[in-house]
Amino acid sequence: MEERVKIIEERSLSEGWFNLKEVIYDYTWFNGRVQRQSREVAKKGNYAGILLYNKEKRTVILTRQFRMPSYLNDTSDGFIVEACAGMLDDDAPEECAKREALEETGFKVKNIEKAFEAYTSPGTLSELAHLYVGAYEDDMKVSKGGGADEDEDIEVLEISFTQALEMIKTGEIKDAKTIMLLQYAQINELLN
Ligand SMILES: Nc1nc2c(ncn2[C@@H]2O[C@H](COP(=O)(O)OP(=O)(O)O[C@H]3O[C@H](CO)[C@@H](O)[C@H](O)[C@@H]3O)[C@@H](O)[C@H]2O)c(=O)[nH]1
Ligand SMILES: [Mg+2]
Repeated sequence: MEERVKIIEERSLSEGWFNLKEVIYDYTWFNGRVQRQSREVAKKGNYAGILLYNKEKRTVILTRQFRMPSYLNDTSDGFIVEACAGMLDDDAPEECAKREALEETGFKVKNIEKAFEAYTSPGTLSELAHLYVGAYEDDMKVSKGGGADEDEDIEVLEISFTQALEMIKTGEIKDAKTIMLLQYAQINELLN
């Protein structure tokens, strides 16, 4: 098949925590028309996230932390309840998911399962999420969690699965990956 996209130029608009780029490209429509387009792209690495669950207790482990981008949205106080997640850095996604579980929640999980991959904001972010689920037991808690470095101030929550699902309805959980993972657990009856 003929290439539908030809990059003409990439300009860096900002080189900060992530790179903001303007990409100029020729895009061929379905009908063959070629149009020059420009899009701004927030470009950064991918991340892995994991929902920890305990079938016997019917509980899940979530985190709560301050997120400035959400705070800047008028609908939020900035404290966001999320499944734990973090940037891949140089790790493979599965290793990253385990590392983040340990750093953020203190649980050292062994066997985890890939749930799915997702672009959570494909019109803006290049970032792809690798999302996992993993069973935890109380004796896998080896540290208090809370984050890896001194800038991370992460609260660890152990809540009932029923309550977590209810929190989606009430709007207390608004993070997309967390909603998807909780619903994945529900659809696949992981806690039944
Ligand atoms: N100094 C500085 N620190 C930042 C910045 N942006 C984020 N951080 C901090 O750097 C740490 C990164 O921790 P990770 O656990 O690796 O990533 P994350 O913040 O949880 O975010 C990951 O998951 C999100 C989805 O929930 C993703 O949206 C995000 O891009 C990332 O992959 C966090 O403490 C975060 O607050 C920044 O611009 N400057
Ligand atoms: Mg994180």
